[in-house]
Order: sequence, then structure tokens, then C-alpha cells
Amino acid sequence: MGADWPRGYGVEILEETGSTMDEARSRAAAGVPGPVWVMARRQTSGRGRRGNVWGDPGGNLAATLLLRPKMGAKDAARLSFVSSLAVADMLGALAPDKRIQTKWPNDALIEGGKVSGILLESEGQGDHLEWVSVGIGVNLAHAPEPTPGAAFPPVSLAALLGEAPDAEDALRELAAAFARWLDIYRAQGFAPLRDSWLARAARLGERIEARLPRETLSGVFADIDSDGALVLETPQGTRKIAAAEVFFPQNAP
Ligand SMILES: O=C(O)CCCC[C@@H]1SC[C@@H]2NC(=O)N[C@@H]21
Repeated sequence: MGADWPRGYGVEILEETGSTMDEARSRAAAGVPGPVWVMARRQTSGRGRRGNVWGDPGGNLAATLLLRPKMGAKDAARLSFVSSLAVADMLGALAPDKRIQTKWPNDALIEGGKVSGILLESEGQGDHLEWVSVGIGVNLAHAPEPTPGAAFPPVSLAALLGEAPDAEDALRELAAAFARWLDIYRAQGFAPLRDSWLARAARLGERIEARLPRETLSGVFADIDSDGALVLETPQGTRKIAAAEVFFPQNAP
């Protein structure tokens, strides 16, 4: 532990807000250039993917990075891999003895449990996004109640480590790791991120289930492609999947 705050990144720490995603959005609308991290010690209406509520009783990390990355939508979509690698590095710094894995598309697992969530929002189109916001929540002190049918049991670092890491310390680790991976992405493209992500991927080469809006596919998780799509070997052939929810069957071979 003990990363330095990355150069060129601002930080604002709020006691309480609705959602740090809205804080980032309003700063973007006001012309704040970024990059800036906005952290809240407590969110009253945090949101997750697919319109889910992201509960935040306090003591967890809730932060959003506002970026103006000078990228198009396709390149910016790969920022979710920058984010999950950064979360994995942060977890490695906070919990060095625990098993940390990436899970497609942009989760990080610790000891097989869901400890964090990543949400990307943006404005602009095609080759020119005005801004991107990367929202990251980490269960430092509390995990939510397990929901029936959820892909993974929620877990907190406090439960695994005996005490909750401090949110500001966690943000500093996260911000340093994010800046490192973003620099690599800008300088070398997606390939090194893809390699590092795959090296930590849960269930690579094993049977998984991908739930799409209109079908559920079962097959072997073979790879991710150069756009970050999941490559699934199914009995009917290879499928590249851009968006789905992934489940790990209990009895995977
Ligand atoms: O559904 C998920 O897994 C993503 C959850 C993202 C939660 C974070 S907490 C900080 C930021 N503010 C929000 O309202 N959501 C994100």
C-alpha cells in the first residue's frame, strides 16, 4: 500500500451525495476539464448497471472519474478494461493475500465474491465523445444482501480482512492504478490490457453461461477479442458477445 496520487488528476471528496455519477455529469456540463475523481463518503441514490440500485450505507468506496479522453465510442468502451484492471490492482494492494480475478465484462472478484461494480456513462457520439465518467463502487465495509439469481455472492473487504480499509486510501490506490493502465492504453493500445486482463480472468477455458436479452448461451470462455467482446465456443460454433451477463455453472468441468 501507499501509492501516490497521480499527477494531473484532481480529486473532490464529498460527505454525502445522491450519486457521484450525477456529480461528474454536472461538472462535465459546467465545463470542468477533468480528469477529476469525485468521491462521496455516502451516496443516497447510487446506481448500477441495467438500472439497478447500488446501495451505499457508508464506509464503502463510491467514486467517479470524469474524463475527456479525446476518443470515440469504440475506444472509450475499452475503458471498462482499464477500470477493471485498476480495481484488481487496488484490491491486490489492499488485500495482497487474497485471490483476485477479473470477470467479463468489467467485474473484479475477490475469493470468488463480487466486491465491486463499475459503471461507464458518456456524452457525445462516434469519433468524438465529449466526456466519459467511470463510476466505481467497492464494498470496503459492507456488502449488500445477496439477491436471488445474482451471478456471484456479494462480499466486503471488511469480512475478508477483519477491518475495512479507509475509503481515501482505497481511492488513492485506485486512482494511481487507473492512471497507470490508461497511460499504457494510450501509448500501446488495447493488446497489453487484453493480455493482463486475460491472465487474471476467472473461468478462462471453462464452461460459462452468457445471458443475452433474447437467449442464453452455454459454452467455453475461450478469449476476448480486440474490441473486448467475449469469445464463446458453443456447440453451434464460435460466438462473439458484446454484452451479456455471465454466470459460472457450479459444476463447470
Ligand atoms: O452494477 C454495477 O455493478 C455497477 C455499480 C457501480 C456503482 C458505482 S458507486 C460510484 C458510482 N456512483 C454510482 O451511482 N454508481 C457508481
